Amino acid sequence: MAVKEFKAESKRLLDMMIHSIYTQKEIFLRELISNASDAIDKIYYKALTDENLTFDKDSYYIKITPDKENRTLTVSDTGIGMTETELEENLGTIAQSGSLAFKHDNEMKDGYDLIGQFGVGFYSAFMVADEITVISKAAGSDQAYKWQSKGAEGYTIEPCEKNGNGTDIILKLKENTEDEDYDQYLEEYRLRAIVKKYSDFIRYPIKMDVTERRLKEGSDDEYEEVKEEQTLNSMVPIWRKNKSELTDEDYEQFYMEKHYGFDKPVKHIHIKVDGTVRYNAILYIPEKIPFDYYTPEYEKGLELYANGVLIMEKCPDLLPDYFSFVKGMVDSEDLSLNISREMLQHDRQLKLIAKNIKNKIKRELANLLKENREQYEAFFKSFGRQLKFGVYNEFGAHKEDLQDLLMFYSSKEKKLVTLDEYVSRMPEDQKYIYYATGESIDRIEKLPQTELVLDKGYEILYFTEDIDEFAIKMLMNYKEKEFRSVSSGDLGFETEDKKETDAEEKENKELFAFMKETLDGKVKNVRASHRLKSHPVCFTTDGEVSIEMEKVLSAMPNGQNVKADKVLEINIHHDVFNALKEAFAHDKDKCKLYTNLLYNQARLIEGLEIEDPVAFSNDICKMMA
Ligand SMILES: Nc1ncnc2c1ncn2[C@@H]1O[C@H](COP(=O)(O)OP(=O)(O)OP(=O)(O)O)[C@@H](O)[C@H]1O
Repeated sequence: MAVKEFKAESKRLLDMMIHSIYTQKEIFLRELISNASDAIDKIYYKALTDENLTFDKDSYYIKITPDKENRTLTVSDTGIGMTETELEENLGTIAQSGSLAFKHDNEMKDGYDLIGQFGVGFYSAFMVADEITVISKAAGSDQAYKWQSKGAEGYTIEPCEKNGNGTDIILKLKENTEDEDYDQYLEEYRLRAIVKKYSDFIRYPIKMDVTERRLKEGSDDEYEEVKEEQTLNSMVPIWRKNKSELTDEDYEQFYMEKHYGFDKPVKHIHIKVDGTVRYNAILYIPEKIPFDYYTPEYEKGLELYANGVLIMEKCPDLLPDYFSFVKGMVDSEDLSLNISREMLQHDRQLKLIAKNIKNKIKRELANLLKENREQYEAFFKSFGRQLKFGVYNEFGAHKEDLQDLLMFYSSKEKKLVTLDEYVSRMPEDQKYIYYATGESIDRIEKLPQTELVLDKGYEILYFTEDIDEFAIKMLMNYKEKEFRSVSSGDLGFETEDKKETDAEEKENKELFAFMKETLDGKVKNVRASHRLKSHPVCFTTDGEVSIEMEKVLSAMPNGQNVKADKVLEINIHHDVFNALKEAFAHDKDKCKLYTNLLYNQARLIEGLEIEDPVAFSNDICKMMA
């Protein structure tokens, strides 16, 4: 059976291409500049093998010329140019890429890869232009040709005059509409911004005549406008340079120029990988939190370049959420771009790069912690919270990666310590890693529950952030040592007066039962405390939910009504206990009053609200009167 060829409705195809591939019109300039750069690269490659050609770098450049009067924008290059046939083949056939063919025909040197590959970028200019004229003279040819098209209707080619080799692409810009301002592509500042954004690292100079206002010579108040040719792009991508050539200042300068942040980064990481996937990256660990960092508006991601051309301003897939503070860029020749270059086709390479980057950041942070504690702490104060979220999120999937980067305030050292430091100095008889939660270090220090653990000589980690306890619950243990709250029912050691406390509890069983009944479901239990030394009363909790967690959960929008199982602990060595016993024996109402007062005291100590402040204040008055 005869195989029939597919037919394409080329007008419709072109129309679809122009209107549906790109989300941003401004990228037309990126595409034309990339073509111009490819055209110069081709001369460079030809010169490597053709003795008649020399490549004198200074004569190769790209020039952008806006002409407001005629509403034209011209992108010229001094590259290889196109013959009549090439104009016909490359610009007359959609998806015909002369650059891709060139790549196949010539052995390309690594790192100097041509940009074009799909054979469609040129047509993006029809997004902003009604008519495109291409005047081109191929290297080694005496005759120039003019290709002209108004889009879907077709094109014409005729001989014309042109000085020197290369190509001029002249766009007759569309008239402005209500929704679109095409005049912007005639404004110098706008053109400069687009070049900087996408094409800053094109290897050849991109020039433009820029108007500057200057003092007239000999005058000190009269100004004049002067046109001066300027190079708009930086050309040499810092990431392609050798690390040994670069100073800290160079990296900091790049950070500033790229507007990654306004602070001075704590650290830069320069990665050059030439393995299964080839890429260069420069990453920064900022010192200060961007103002919107902990808001939903903050977008994580790294700039993604393919061959020095910007593809994506913030590629989120390159960074895990817990390293979302990292800034910087990645440049790779190996990305599978889709034809708009706005997305990646499939992400095997990207996944590999992301994994590499994640491991590198982790290692570098660990090094910083080891080598420059002060700087690490400054970083951790800003972004430690994000690392803790990382431990907690995705059901703890990343906890192994992050646990050694965590720090908490230590009761012993009076500064931030790592879990490893804590565990390595644990006395042999210490079973658990102890922590106490509260709003501030000050407040935790005054918590009655910490007394006993501190008395034992054990170190306590202070958890002052909402996320701390949630993260630790996800971590469960560190180096086989379980975490244990100082408020937990079982602290993992026997107290000296345990016998006495147990005996008292037995003896006063009815008193405790009475108190529990008085509190009417507000506490799960009332018991004699093993842990209180000087304070009369405190809360501890049975079960998984701590009081701090209850606070966090109830403060959430559409507040979750999760309650901690509170236990009211009474210090049997405190005078208050005698007063309670006395009241229980002779005046039950008084015993109720004392119970309510003690319960509310425990709430205050924990930073919980008094449920009924009026009743509380009446109770105090009753006691005084
Ligand atoms: N300024 C130029 N100088 C010389 N040749 C050019 C120029 N602009 C375009 N061409 C030729 O026209 C072809 C088609 O260009 P087009 O931009 O449509 O696609 P491409 O650059 O090959 O691929 P991509 O769609 O990936 O950008 C190019 O491959 C190149 O051969």
